[in-house]
Amino acid sequence: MSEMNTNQPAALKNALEIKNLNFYYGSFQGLKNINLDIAEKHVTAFIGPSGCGKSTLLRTLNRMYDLYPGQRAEGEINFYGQNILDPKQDLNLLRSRVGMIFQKPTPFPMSIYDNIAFGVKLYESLSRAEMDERVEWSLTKAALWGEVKDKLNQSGLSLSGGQQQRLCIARGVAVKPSILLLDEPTSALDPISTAKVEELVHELKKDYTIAIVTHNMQQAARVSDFTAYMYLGEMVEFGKTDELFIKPKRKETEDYITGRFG
Ligand SMILES: Nc1ncnc2c1ncn2[C@@H]1O[C@H](COP(=O)(O)OP(=O)(O)OP(=O)(O)O)[C@@H](O)[C@H]1O
Repeated sequence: MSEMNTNQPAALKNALEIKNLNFYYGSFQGLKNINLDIAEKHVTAFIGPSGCGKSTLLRTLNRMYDLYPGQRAEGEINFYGQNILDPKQDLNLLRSRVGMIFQKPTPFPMSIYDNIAFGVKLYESLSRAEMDERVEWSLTKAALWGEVKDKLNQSGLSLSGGQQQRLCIARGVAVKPSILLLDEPTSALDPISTAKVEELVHELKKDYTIAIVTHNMQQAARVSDFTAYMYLGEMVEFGKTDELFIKPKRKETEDYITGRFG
């Protein structure tokens, strides 16, 4: 199952190159020999049935798993040539470069303004005017500025679910990372908010490299340039989204995307 179908034009630059990646939850192996390149300023989607390892793979990309004892990764994840699995990797620096947005919107219990400013202050010391500018910039990037500009002092928790998720995206963007990891970012949202977040992903890829986990195959087809189909911890097929959906190379992929899986 480890055959690779990258088909990437030579001109693409890779932000991440994953080589022989294995991941363990204690004695359970969650990822099996994953090899995958993630192209800069493109969207790469991870799809596959529940439990196949999509979130596990995403969480290795900023070493989120490091917070949990017993979880470990082996292999290489080269981020512009530097292996982030190196024990000497500075994790704060890594997480400022590789931001993550979760399935459930998780604003901090503080004002909309401070939701953004909090993360920025961890990495930069800005004047009040510069911070104001950064808050407006990131909320504009997240297509939320118009809706919140007159209530920046209100709690982030007072926003609707879809607005909260865009606030979380603004928070992620505000520290100017190079990569954004989105773990099923729309699964808790209504169709209108989902469409907004999808549009946003499309906009954000002009400046950011994006990896997105989604259960929704139409969403993967709509928003991504490359798609990886995973099953039981393995990378079954990886390729350009159009090709993978129109003409998958492997029968397992075809069965999954045509709904014949299981
Ligand atoms: N903390 C954990 N401890 C032990 N096993 C885990 C843990 N988290 C996930 N797993 C196992 O690792 C495998 C991959 O899980 P993962 O959450 O990455 O799958 P997924 O493809 O994202 O699934 P879903 O679509 O349901 O979110 C599963 O078999 C899961 O049971």
